Amino acid sequence: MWNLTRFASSRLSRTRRLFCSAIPGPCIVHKRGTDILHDPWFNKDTGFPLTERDRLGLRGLLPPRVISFEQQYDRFMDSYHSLEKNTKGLPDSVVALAKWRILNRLHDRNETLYYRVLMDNIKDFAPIIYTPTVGLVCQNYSGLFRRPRGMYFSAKDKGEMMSMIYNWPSQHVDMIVLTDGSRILGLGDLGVQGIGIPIGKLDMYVAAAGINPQRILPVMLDVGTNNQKLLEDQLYLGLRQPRLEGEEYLSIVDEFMEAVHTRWPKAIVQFEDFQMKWAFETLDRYRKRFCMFNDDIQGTAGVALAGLLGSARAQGRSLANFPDQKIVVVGAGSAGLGVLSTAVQAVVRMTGKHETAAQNFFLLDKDGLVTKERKNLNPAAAPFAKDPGQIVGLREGASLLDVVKKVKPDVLLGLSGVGGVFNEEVLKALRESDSTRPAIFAMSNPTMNAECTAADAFKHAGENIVFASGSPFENIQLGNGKVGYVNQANNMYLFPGIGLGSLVSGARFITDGMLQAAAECLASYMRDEEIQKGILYPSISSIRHITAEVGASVLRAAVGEGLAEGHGEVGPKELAHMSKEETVEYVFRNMWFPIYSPLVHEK
Ligand SMILES: NC(=O)C1=CN([C@@H]2O[C@H](COP(=O)(O)OP(=O)(O)OC[C@H]3O[C@@H](n4cnc5c(N)ncnc54)[C@H](O)[C@@H]3O)[C@@H](O)[C@H]2O)C=CC1
Ligand SMILES: CC(=O)C(=O)O
Ligand SMILES: [Mg+2]
Repeated sequence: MWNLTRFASSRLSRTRRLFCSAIPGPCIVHKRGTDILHDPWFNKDTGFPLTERDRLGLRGLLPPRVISFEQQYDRFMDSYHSLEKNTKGLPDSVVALAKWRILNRLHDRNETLYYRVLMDNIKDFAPIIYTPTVGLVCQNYSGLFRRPRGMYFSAKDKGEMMSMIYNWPSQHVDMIVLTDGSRILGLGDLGVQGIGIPIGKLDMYVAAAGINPQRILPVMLDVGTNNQKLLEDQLYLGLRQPRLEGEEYLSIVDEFMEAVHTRWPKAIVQFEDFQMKWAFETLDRYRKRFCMFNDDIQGTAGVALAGLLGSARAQGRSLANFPDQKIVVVGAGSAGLGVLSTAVQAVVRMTGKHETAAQNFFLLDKDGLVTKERKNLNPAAAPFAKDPGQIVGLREGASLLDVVKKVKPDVLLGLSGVGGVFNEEVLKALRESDSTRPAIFAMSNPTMNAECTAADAFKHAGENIVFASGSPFENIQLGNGKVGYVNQANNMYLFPGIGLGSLVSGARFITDGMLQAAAECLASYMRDEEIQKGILYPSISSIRHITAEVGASVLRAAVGEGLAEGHGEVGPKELAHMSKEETVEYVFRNMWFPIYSPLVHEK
């Protein structure tokens, strides 16, 4: 069922070959002179060749010397390294924000250069533009604000959204990431300041999936905030009113979705960091009407499932043993429930049995073990609630420590948003696990919200564990040359491929089958040698490659389900006739690559 055939070991060199063959086509621009210099989509700074300066009315507006793209790149990296040197010893948050600022300034000025440095240095820069620093940026957004990015629709815009959507300057939009700021990472309700998350996610879309940055749109739906501190902050940039609820709330989201669909019927909308009740409700409401998905529920689930299958392999077990794995999930929110639903579906596919599929899964929330005795049991958590009669020695609301001691799980997976909840006692209790190689997934973001650090996990739970976290940690040196590998179990390994595959297939909807294909692709990506070392996910440095593979799997699933309507000049029949290899090449061909294109002025 799970195809574990590996791709050729030359996967990176093949990726490079495909990129290098990209010859930049001309880019039509409707502006001239300083308007171009002030537009980060087209600006090349000192990189404009003289002939182009003449054509575009730029002569005299720039110093005479033309600097090559490579020289500009090196100059930026030199400045970045100087900043690193000059900020040594300062508090982590100060250094992180300084790094974010220098990248953000480049982003505001010259997107081609920005995305090239981001792509080439993704391992170093992802922690700045994405988790963990993006969390700090959101927390401080109103103070850091200099220029707007993306669009802001507020409760005050009701009735206006259909016309507002035409204020966006791009004719074409492929990918939208939308938040209402109600649950930003594990930081809670940050209101309008949550816009940093769609911006960071879309940066990953450009870097990993090669979505053209002129075709992305980060969106904040500001329906108020219940964060008292923000409401009292004179500098807060969002609506200073409590969040809309019920039908009032839904009518705002409905209006936005209709407006988007009217202007860009093919745009894909990724819902991000919505509080649980709206995450599930909006997914249910829109998934059969629009091409959309919820990253926290669906993207996270696929990445977690790939990791869970990987940890079964890391114990030397065959995947057929996956249903026997005892998995404790801490956090019954949108992410935790998404993971459990997907894991149960995988068990059902493997065993064909529905009734017993959840028997080895244990769910805890802030009130402890979730059982059928739970008062006001959330219906979405009900399928995972234990029957107290069946779990000897464990009662409703049992503590995490008691659950770990009794269950002796193979996997402890955290999506609680609570930093340090896998404390020393809990980690030590995991030493008694029935597994030969217990796995710990501390998936909450940003770093301070991780359920435990990598160092504590290896120290207290033992050197033999497999470890993954949502935000990055360094590998742990265990002594005697042994390394405790740290994986980043983050939905960034899937959402770019889900979006890209849906886009280039022209899928009408994003189905469970397409999401399953994405997860299976990621699960089968790693070689046994890597898995044996405890490496469950590819290096982030190869994220474009894995994203192309995931995108191609999603595309093939869309074709298989008869949902692919084609993209650009490639119709559904051509997609259906492509071999597996051809779909990957097709996906690569559709990726944007940051390179200066000749600009041609058109009135
Ligand atoms: N690594 C990744 O790719 C992803 C990570 N996340 C992270 O997961 C976390 C949760 O996200 P959501 O599920 O959307 O949030 P949520 O707010 O919907 O759910 C949080 C859950 O944790 C439970 N909880 C709170 N305190 C707890 C405690 N002390 N012990 C046990 N459970 C506790 C709550 O009862 C609730 O069920 C966030 O920190 C987020 O950053 C979310 C999506 C993807
Ligand atoms: C990674 C992500 O989507 C989150 O922490 O919410
Ligand atoms: Mg999220």
